[in-house]
Amino acid sequence: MKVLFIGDIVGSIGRDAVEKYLPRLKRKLSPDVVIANGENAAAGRGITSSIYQQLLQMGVDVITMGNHTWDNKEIFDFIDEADYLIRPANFSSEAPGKGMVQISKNGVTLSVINLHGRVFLPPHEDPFAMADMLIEEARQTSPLVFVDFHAEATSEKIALGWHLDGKASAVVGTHTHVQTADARIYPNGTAYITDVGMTGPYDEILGMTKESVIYKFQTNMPARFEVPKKGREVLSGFFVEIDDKTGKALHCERIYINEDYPFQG
Ligand SMILES: C=C(OP(=O)(O)O)C(=O)O
Ligand SMILES: [Mn+2]
Repeated sequence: MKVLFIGDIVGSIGRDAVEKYLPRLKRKLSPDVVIANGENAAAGRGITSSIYQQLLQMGVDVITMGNHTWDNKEIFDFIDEADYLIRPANFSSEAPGKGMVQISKNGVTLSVINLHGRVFLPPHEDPFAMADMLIEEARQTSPLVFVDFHAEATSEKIALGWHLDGKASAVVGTHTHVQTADARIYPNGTAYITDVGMTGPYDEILGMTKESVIYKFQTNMPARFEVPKKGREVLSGFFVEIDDKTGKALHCERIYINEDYPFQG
């Protein structure tokens, strides 16, 4: 099974980048499943029902979330009906929605799990224990398991990657919006990258207008962070090929498309 993961879609520029490049990436890589992190898809803060539907129509199969899950209150109206939207599984048991979904293509089933970090972030349930529990359940059906770990600290993400080596097919970090260069396959067959990076404005700061971010850093005065609607785009992704029988990763690679690194295909 081939899986394409698209990193944190930020605002309309991010959505437009998916619309522009996903068809070309599909032709080039022929992914069986496309997963995207959509926690910043609505102006940087959460996701709406129409954006969820738009991304599915563009060819995304599963949408994961993160710390902005509840920012756009519309999500409470549709999350329980959104079969292919998952939010971090280690949120409170009070949270609506689900943290894992299974998707089958050509007779092969992939479980997709979303988790949230705790270092420099709110004290959610233990993501390591939650991962173990969900993966044990998932592997009753199929050994193919893909984890999106939405977290800030490199150390926490690398630690979960090693913790899940041989248990998951792939563990990808999201949230920082900066792609790391450490795509690899661990000794027991788990593909890993510390952060897939962002899909959105290329010339801003983590997707937010750079003037307001720099003003905030310089003055520590209140500043409204906005996602611009115009500007050059970047698409960040991660592609992994998984053995249908063993669930082990066979190949993985980073994807990084913008004007400095134009799409090759
Ligand atoms: C980009 C970041 O956060 P978010 O998209 O969750 O606001 C971050 O804090 O690195
Ligand atoms: Mn985030």
